[in-house]
Amino acid sequence: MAAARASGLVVPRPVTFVTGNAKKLEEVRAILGNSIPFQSLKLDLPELQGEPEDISKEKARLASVEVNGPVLVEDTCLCFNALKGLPGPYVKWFLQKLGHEGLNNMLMAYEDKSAYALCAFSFALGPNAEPITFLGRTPGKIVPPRGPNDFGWDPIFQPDGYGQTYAEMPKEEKNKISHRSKALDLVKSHFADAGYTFQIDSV
Ligand SMILES: O=c1nc[nH]c2c1ncn2[C@H]1C[C@H](O)[C@@H](COP(=O)(O)OP(=O)(O)OP(=O)(O)O)O1
Ligand SMILES: [Mg+2]
Repeated sequence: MAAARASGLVVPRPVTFVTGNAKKLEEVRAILGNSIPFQSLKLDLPELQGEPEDISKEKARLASVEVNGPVLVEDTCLCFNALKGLPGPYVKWFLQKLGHEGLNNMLMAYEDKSAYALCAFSFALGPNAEPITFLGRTPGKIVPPRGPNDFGWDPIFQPDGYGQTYAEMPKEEKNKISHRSKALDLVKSHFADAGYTFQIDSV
């Protein structure tokens, strides 16, 4: 009996992961391994204001025009429950201006320190294709900074069920439970179901 097989779509270009953030790229490489071959492009894309999913989709549209081929992008949010999800997609600017201490202080007036990290990956097959979005979410709480300060708000985010902050955890541990790895699991499933074949650029 024939097994159900996805009709494989052959795409004449490789997938490009577009980000201006070297640390994100490092994690995406570690999480994907050889499961989805991709190349990367360092580009700081302009970002819309609004819901994480819409920001991510718009990044994919802009990236696919730049690359003129299939692209993967992501937008990451850090959402405080006491602040109804803020700073959310704007955490980059809050972190830049206020630092870890300022982010802690924003919750000083609230007993509820719970938060979640959210990753919205978007994949577009090309400039004329509608992007598809994959969300990954890890719940936790905001704590005074602990651990190495080499990636964003990692030192102040302690995932639920763990005694360590993201920054204190070994990388492999973070990559097993992170918002990013959960979203990438969905990306991988989608690629497997669609049966894409991406051809590398010929010179
Ligand atoms: O796992 C993470 N652990 C700690 N911090 C993180 C993580 N992932 C993103 N971040 C930081 C980077 C930036 O300050 C903000 C997200 O903003 P976001 O626009 O998605 O990132 P970005 O502008 O650095 O790179 P991109 O060019 O892909 O938009 O949170
Ligand atoms: Mg950004």
